[in-house]
Amino acid sequence: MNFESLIEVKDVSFSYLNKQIYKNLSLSIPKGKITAILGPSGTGKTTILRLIGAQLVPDKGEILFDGINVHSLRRKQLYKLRERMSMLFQSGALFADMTVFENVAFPLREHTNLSEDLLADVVLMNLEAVGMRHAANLYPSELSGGMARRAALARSIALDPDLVMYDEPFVGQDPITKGVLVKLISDINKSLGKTSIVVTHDVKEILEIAHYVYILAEGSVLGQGTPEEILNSTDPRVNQFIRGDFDGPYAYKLKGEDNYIEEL
Ligand SMILES: Nc1ncnc2c1ncn2[C@@H]1O[C@H](COP(=O)(O)OP(=O)(O)OP(=O)(O)O)[C@@H](O)[C@H]1O
Repeated sequence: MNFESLIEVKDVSFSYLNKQIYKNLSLSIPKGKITAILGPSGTGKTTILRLIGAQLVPDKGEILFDGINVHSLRRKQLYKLRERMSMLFQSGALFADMTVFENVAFPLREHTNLSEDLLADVVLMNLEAVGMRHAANLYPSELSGGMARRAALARSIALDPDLVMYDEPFVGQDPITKGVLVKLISDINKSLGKTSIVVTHDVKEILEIAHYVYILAEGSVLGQGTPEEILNSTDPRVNQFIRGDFDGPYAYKLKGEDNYIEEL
């Protein structure tokens, strides 16, 4: 695919203690598009988001965000750059003692000097974008799981970031809520032009909206392409993954198997 990239992961190797997660991994994340990152559990999908956000530092290689090496920045510059990225975790993690309005207002109060009037406009605009304007005065305990995730999404786009990273956004949601979130991610990408990275196990849902897909396994890229290319792939390992077959050319490890082997 011919695209301008917002993020370049170049030859990155990374280990947690003695456990190698990535070896010479390279990825390009297209600007203004939705990129899906798929792969077996424990393969390092969340880790790659943390490397992009510079919460983790690679052992080798570099990660460029809009041409800037994120790991070369001083703390203040990194803080500034992080305003251009947002990460939506599975948990959503709203502040329990604040209303939805105050949750969305929080990053704006922290990072901008907007007047209260303007701040209210921005908060309500973002709540409108996720269909949650009516719930502005509710507390997180009064929200359904899907509503909480939408409120968290409104908070994560409040500072108008260039990049939104979604870590397992559909986990624990019923099929209807899942459908709403899928559409929302797509709408936010289209209408606000945000580059989006979605880490997920929901292959069917994400292939409907992604522009580009990476399948990661065992520290490197197992397959990549547009959803169409992935679906028409002749690579048996890609087919096995997409179909969710346990048996095939790729040997799936069960979660905890590493520890089990270490304990033997
Ligand atoms: N802080 C940490 N210290 C040591 N090991 C870690 C740490 N965080 C993650 N790991 C290990 O690194 C590997 C990759 O973790 P990561 O969460 O990135 O995987 P994932 O592909 O997102 O998994 P899942 O699909 O299950 O969410 C896992 O084996 C995990 O146990």
